[in-house]
Amino acid sequence: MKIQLERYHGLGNDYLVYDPNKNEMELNKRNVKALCNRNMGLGADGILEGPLLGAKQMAVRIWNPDGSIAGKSGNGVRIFAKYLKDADYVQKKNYLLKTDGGMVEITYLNEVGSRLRVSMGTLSFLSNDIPVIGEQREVINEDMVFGKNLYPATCVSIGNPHCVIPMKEISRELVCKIGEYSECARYFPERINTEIMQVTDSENISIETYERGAGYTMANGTGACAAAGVAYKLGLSGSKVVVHMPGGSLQIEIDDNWKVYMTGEVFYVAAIVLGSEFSEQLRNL
Ligand SMILES: N[C@@H](CCC[C@H](N)C(=O)O)C(=O)O
Repeated sequence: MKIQLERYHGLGNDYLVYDPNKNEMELNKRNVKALCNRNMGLGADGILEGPLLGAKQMAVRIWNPDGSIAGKSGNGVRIFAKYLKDADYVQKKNYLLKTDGGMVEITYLNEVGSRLRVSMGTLSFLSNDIPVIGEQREVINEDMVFGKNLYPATCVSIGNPHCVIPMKEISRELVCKIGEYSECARYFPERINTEIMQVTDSENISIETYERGAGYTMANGTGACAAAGVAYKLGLSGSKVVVHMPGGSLQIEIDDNWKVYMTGEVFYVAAIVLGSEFSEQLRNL
């Protein structure tokens, strides 16, 4: 039986959708890594497996390209919601979608489902929720050493873990230099996503991101929520900001209870049918 995946991207953060209802191969750490390999596979920042049916709500499993499972992905859930519409799984304009990092609420803002608003869940700065080692506390502006340098880090969970570092200037080179050490630093038992953040004014911030299990990416939806939350918590911005990333921007709003709403676009790229030899290789992994 042929294996077919759909390629989408959200602001250059590219995902493959693998629908288990239409394909018989079971995904595992090894075949996910092989599919996401940019030289020897299709290449992607992750795989969205679903819809996983049966439960009350539809569910999606989010794979990182290193074969680990991520709790949540902001670009991932927008992309997956677009797929659910494209493949006629949903007709409603508004519904709940389950991720391993908690429930999100999807709202389509246009007919084709390419512009979406998502209620992403609630931000927590508590060390046990993120997690960060040490006594229970909010992890705000703590000195952390990544490589040989000290950084003021604020950490937060939105269903997946983030470490946000405010800076005067940000760049791809800098986030890669930090991310190489921060991702697996001893502070973070479940590893971490790293964002360096530049605040332009109370309504605009920019981030560069180094993702857990993926490395440098052009945009990160949960990273945008995390950075907006940190900027607001530290009094550097208001509760409603545009988060600018190399791949494009997202609008983020935070309510009085730290619930986060994300609005942005996604784009359908292609349906891909795998060659028989590559399919065979994957089945044997
Ligand atoms: N691209 C994402 C985040 C994906 C998950 C992340 N790598 C993790 O392991 O937590 C996004 O758009 O949020």
